[in-house]
Amino acid sequence: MSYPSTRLRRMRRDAFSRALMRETTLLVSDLIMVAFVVEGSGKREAVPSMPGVFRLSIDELVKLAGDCVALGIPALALFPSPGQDVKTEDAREAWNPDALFQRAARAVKARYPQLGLIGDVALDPYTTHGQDGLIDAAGYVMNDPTIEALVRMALAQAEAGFDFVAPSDMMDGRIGAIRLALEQAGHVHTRILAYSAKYASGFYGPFRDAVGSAGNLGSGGKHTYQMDVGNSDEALREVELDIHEGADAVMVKPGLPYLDVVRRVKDRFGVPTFVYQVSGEYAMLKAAAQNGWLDERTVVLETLTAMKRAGADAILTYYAIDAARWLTRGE
Ligand SMILES: NCC(=O)CCC(=O)O
Ligand SMILES: [Mg+2]
Repeated sequence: MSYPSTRLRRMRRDAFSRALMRETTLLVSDLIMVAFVVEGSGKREAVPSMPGVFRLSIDELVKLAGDCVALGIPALALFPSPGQDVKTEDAREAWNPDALFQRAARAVKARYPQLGLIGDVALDPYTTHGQDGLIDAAGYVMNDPTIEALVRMALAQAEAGFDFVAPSDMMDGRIGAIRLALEQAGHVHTRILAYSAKYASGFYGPFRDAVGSAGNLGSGGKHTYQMDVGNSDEALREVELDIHEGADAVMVKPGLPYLDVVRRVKDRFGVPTFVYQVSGEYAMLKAAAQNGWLDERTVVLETLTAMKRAGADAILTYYAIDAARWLTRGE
C-alpha cells in the first residue's frame, strides 16, 4: 500500500496516537547513577571537565544515595578517587577492608540497603602508573598476576556489601576467576557486571581527571587490553566468554558511539545488557548546553532513549538524577 492509503504522518498527528505507537519509553528504572567518592567529610569537589559532577565524601555520598532512592533510581555505580598517598605499584589499597571504597559501601548499604550498589573492579585508581593492572619492567599490563589482584579486590568489595562487582579492566579470564572465588567464599548472591566490550576510547578523559589517574597514566594508553574502536565481531567474542565465565550482566562502553555493538550483543545473546554513557559523552553534552548550543534536557533524554532503543536494559550515566527528575516531575 502506498500514498495516499498509507500516510505515516496520520499516527504522528496527535500526542495520543504518538503515545500509543511509541516503541521505546525511557524509565527511571532503566538508570544507574554514577558517583565518585573521596576522603573527608562535608566535601563536594568539583570535577572541572565534568561541570555538575562532584567527588563526594562519604557523608555527601550517602545523601546522593538518598536522592537516588527517593527518585526510584535502582542502583548506584561507585568509583573511588583515592589520595596519591595510597597509590602503589601493586595497588594493594584496592583490597584493604578499611579502604575508602569499602567504608563508602558499608555506609551507603547501612543507610539504604534497598539501593543496588555497584563496585568498580580495576586497579587504575590505586596504581602509581594509572594502568588497570600490574605492569612488567617494560610497562606491559600482565594478565594473570592482575587477575589475582582483581580477585582480592572483588572479594573485599563483596565483603563490604557491594551487590554487584563490576570488573572494568578487560583482562582475559577474570570473570571466571572472580566467580569461582565469590562462590568459594560464600558470596553466592554477589552479581557480576562484566565490562565485556570496553573500547580504548578517548571519551574517558574527564573520568581520569575525576579519579586522579590521568597524570599518572601519562602518555601510556590502554590499547593492549581495551578493544580497538574498529571492531564489533570481537565484542561478541568478549561477551560470549564473559557469559560462559559467569557474568550476570554484560556491558558495552562507551555508549552513544557504540550502539551498533549494543544491538548486536542484545540480539545475539539476549542477556542483561548494560551500556555506559561515559564521562566524555557527559562533558560534550554539558559543554554544548552551557554554551546554549543544545537544549540539555532534550538531548540527554534523547541519547538515553536511543540507548534503550538499541537494546540496553540499563544505562550508567552521570545524568541519572537529572534525567529521573525530568522524567518524573517534568522539570
Ligand atoms: N572504568 C571507568 C572508565 O574507564 C571510564 C568511565 C568514564 O569515562 O565515564
Ligand atoms: Mg574479556
